Amino acid sequence: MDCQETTIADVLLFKPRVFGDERGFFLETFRESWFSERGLEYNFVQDNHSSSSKGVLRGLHYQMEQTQGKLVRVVRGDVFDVAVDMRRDSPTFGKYAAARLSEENKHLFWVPPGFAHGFLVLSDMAEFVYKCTDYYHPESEVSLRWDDPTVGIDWPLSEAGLEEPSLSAKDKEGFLLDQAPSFLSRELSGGLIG
Ligand SMILES: Cc1cn([C@H]2C[C@H](O)[C@@H](COP(=O)(O)OP(=O)(O)O[C@H]3O[C@H](C)C(=O)[C@H](O)[C@H]3O)O2)c(=O)[nH]c1=O
Repeated sequence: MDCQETTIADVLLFKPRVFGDERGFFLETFRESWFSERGLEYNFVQDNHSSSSKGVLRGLHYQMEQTQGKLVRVVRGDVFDVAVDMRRDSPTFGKYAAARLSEENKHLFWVPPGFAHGFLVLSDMAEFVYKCTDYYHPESEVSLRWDDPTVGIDWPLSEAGLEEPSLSAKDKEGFLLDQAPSFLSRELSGGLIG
């Protein structure tokens, strides 16, 4: 497995070795040692699986309590995946790292706790599976707006022939980084935003 750093420290891209033969393919999709050999100790407690059609954008979500680290990958289709640094004390606060994840490249994107996460579906449909380091906590989940000008994510909408993404009602109501001082006033354990 090859591990690549990204534009943001702590956000990693794992490129597992894929073994192809006449039957098909095999790859390892998780090893605890991918983390422990980098001094990262996480306990993955929940796996998720979602399916979305072309143009759907899920996110950008994060939980202000029980902040989740997510190891994400695509098993069908093709998505543009984004992690936004929401850690107030981070030099890359408000910055984002992105990765193209697909059934083709089989890459995994590590989104640490303290990051907002979301993805845009570029294929006709995409199935998205991921491991989380804490449980779902809807009471503290918030949405950062996908088009927040302060973050300035360059979503490949035109590549998918899209003007706008398709958003859930919750995501349409997302907050903007510079209009949410109340959100950003509470420190979470570990200096995370909240
Ligand atoms: C996330 C989640 C959702 N749900 C239920 C709650 C709703 O009734 C339904 C759909 O939830 P939601 O619209 O929040 O699903 P997504 O928009 O895919 O949310 C996810 O989107 C981005 C990409 C993320 O990184 C998060 O994992 C998560 O926020 O599933 C659960 O029961 N457990 C869960 O862990």
